[in-house]
Amino acid sequence: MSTRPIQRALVSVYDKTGLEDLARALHAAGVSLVSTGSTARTIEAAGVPVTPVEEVTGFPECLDGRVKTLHPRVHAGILADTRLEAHVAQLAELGVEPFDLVVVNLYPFRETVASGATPDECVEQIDIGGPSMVRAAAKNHPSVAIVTSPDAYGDVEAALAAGGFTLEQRRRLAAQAFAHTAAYDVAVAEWFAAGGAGEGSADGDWPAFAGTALQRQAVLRYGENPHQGAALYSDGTGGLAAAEQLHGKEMSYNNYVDTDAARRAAYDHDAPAVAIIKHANPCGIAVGADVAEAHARAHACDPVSAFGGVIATNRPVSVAMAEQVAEVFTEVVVAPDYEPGAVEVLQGKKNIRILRAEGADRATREVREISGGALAQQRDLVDAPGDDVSGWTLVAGEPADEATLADLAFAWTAVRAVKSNAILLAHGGASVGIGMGQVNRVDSCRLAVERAGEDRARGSVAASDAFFPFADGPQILIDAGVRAIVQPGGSMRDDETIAAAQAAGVTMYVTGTRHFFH
Ligand SMILES: NC(=O)c1ncn([C@@H]2O[C@H](COP(=O)(O)O)[C@@H](O)[C@H]2O)c1NC=O
Repeated sequence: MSTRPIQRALVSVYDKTGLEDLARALHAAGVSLVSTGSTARTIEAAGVPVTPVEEVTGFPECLDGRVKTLHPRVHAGILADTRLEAHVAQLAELGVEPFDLVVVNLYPFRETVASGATPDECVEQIDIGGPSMVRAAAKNHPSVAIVTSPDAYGDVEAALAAGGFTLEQRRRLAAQAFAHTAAYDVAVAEWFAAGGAGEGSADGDWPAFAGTALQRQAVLRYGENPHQGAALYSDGTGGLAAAEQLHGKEMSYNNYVDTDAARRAAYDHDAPAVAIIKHANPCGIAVGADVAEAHARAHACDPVSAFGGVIATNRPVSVAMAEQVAEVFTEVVVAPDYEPGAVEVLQGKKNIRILRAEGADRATREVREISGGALAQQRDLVDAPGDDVSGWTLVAGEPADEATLADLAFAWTAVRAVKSNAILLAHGGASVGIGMGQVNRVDSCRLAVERAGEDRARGSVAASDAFFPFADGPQILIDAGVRAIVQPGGSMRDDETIAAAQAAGVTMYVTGTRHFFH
């Protein structure tokens, strides 16, 4: 595809990274430069000739920089469609020279807000002239190339060597430019809607406008099923979407869903913890003195289901843990890091995907799409009221001893990661039987007991993510030999449930908080 030569460039950048080299490269290629205030000064200091924008507009930069490039002599030069004779003729009549390249990056609005600046300071960092030039150049991509990030300066140099950008390249740059200004406007609009400027329409945590600016990270081979297309997007805040893959086949859609669930489960615990996930549900969660111990105990919960599982830990993977994992067919391992030698051990398994992803996701808001819109809620963080054992109420049996209380606390934390209706049996800081995703609680109790087996159910403790509507569920746990139960309480028939525990001499605590997870 043919290139369009670059003869004249408009450069106006807040972030001056790489500016001097870019200016030198443009000058060396015979490009004449027009530039704003401090951008022009930086270019000049680098020894490159530059025309101040005031010389083009015949108007001084004014109002503390609020007006610099907002002038027809600038915008006509950007917006003229040089494919049209009429536009070229009008420019000549008006004495306006066209631009072939616009290099702009915007005032750091998001960073200014994050710095805790005053509303006035934030407002001052809303770039007006910059987005106008970016949008104009992007619209006129048949004639103009638009560059919005120092990351793309290498592409400019390559284009100079090639005689200019091709139309396809200018189209791609235009798409990036519109994505850039769209994300910028989302940040500004959200800030206003949240009351950042001092008189927004915020209603508690819920601003009147919520925007999302997502960048595609990857096109995935397929979605939940092979006939569904799929892609991965990132909102730029890190987390799993920004994980570094150290080894293995491409991540699939289901791998991401399960890995997200695994991270949620592992990071709920303070001690070294491992969660093994299948189909977004845990088949083992455990804490330990180290990750190897936690993994061995999580795996022991349900070795049959752990085959082909996704494993997350909240600490770096040790060589000892890696050796254990390598013995079992595993789809994904995700961790904040890997101790020396651990990746090498895991790499021995050709198909395992090894991910390094920064720590816990501490976003306080989560959004789920529904038909025609979205639901937003505060995240169910592990420090909800009722998560601390000191707030629990003993409603049946003897007060738990220290070890039993620790097991109950572990079970109560771990059950949050299990899809409702959730019942989790635990012993010694490890799940031993999990009943998940059933449409009634009694079936979840049955499943948890069955998965644990007679020996492990006896003497274990149980957590229920929500109250027992009837005494039938807890009775199954009691009959299986569960010695203590923690549940939110609050059912109309709490007295029947409590009476069942009381009659069996089983300790029961209520937390007052439930942890549904759908
Ligand atoms: N008002 C204007 O006409 C205007 N024109 C360009 N800017 C911005 O001014 C910045 C560069 O200014 P300087 O070259 O003075 O550092 C860029 O981030 C650019 O987006 C403007 N500033 C804000 O709106």
